[in-house]
Amino acid sequence: MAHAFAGGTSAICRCPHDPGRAALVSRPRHRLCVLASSLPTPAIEGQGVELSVTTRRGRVLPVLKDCSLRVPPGQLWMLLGPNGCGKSTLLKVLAGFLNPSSGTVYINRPCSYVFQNPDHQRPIQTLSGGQKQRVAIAGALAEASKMGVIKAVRKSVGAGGEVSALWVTHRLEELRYADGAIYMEDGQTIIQGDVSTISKYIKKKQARYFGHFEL
Ligand SMILES: Nc1ncnc2c1ncn2[C@@H]1O[C@H](COP(=O)(O)OP(=O)(O)OP(=O)(O)O)[C@@H](O)[C@H]1O
Repeated sequence: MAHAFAGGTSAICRCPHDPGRAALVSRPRHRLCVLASSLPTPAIEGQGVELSVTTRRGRVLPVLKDCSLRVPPGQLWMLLGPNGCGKSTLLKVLAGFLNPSSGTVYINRPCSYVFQNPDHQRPIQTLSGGQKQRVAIAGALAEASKMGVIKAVRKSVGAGGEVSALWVTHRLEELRYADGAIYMEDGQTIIQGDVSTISKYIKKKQARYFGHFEL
C-alpha cells in the first residue's frame, strides 16, 4: 500500500539501499514529498536532504545543508541539537510540509506530525464540543506531565511494531525512552546511533563547550 502526494517535477526511482522500494527524488527547486514502500524497513529515511529559504531581502539562506537519517520501523528515535540547528525544519520536510531543495525522503504512510505549539496543530473551530473537551483534557494532561507524554509515545511505539516515531528534544533525560538518536548541528546530521553513544557524544561536546568558561 503506497500513499504519495507529490506534485511538480519529481523523478520516480529506486531506493539506493533497497532496489525493491520506490521513492520520489527531488530535483533542485522542484516539489518533493512522499513515500511509499512495499517493504517494512526503514520507517523514516532521509538522504542528503537540503533546504534553502529566500529571505525578504532576497538572500538565499541554507537551513538544511546535508541531512541523512534512518529510523527503523517500530522504534522511537530522538532528534537533538542546539537551538536553530534545523531540527523542526527537518521534521517538516520528512512530514511533507516543506519541499527540500535536494535529497531524498522515504516515509511509510500514514504519517502524522505533532507541532511543538498546539495552536499550530488543529483548526479548533472545526471541532465539535466533545472533541474540544477531549483536546482540552489532553492539553491539561500534557502540561501536567511532560514525561507522561513521552511515556505514552513510548508505549504506543512499543505496542506491535506498527508505529514509529521521531521525537525532537533538548532534554537528554528523555533519551532513556529512545531506541536510538540523531544529533544535528548547523543544518547537518552529525551522528546517528544507539542512545549510549549519542548521549556520550553530546555530553563530551557540552563539557568541551563549558570548558571554555571559567565557572
Ligand atoms: N522560512 C524561514 N525563513 C528564514 N529562516 C528560517 C526559515 N525557517 C527556518 N529558518 C531558520 O533556520 C534555522 C533552523 O530553524 P529550526 O526551527 O528548524 O531550528 P530548531 O533546531 O528546530 O530550533 P529550536 O531547537 O530552537 O526549536 C533557524 O535559524 C531559523 O531561523
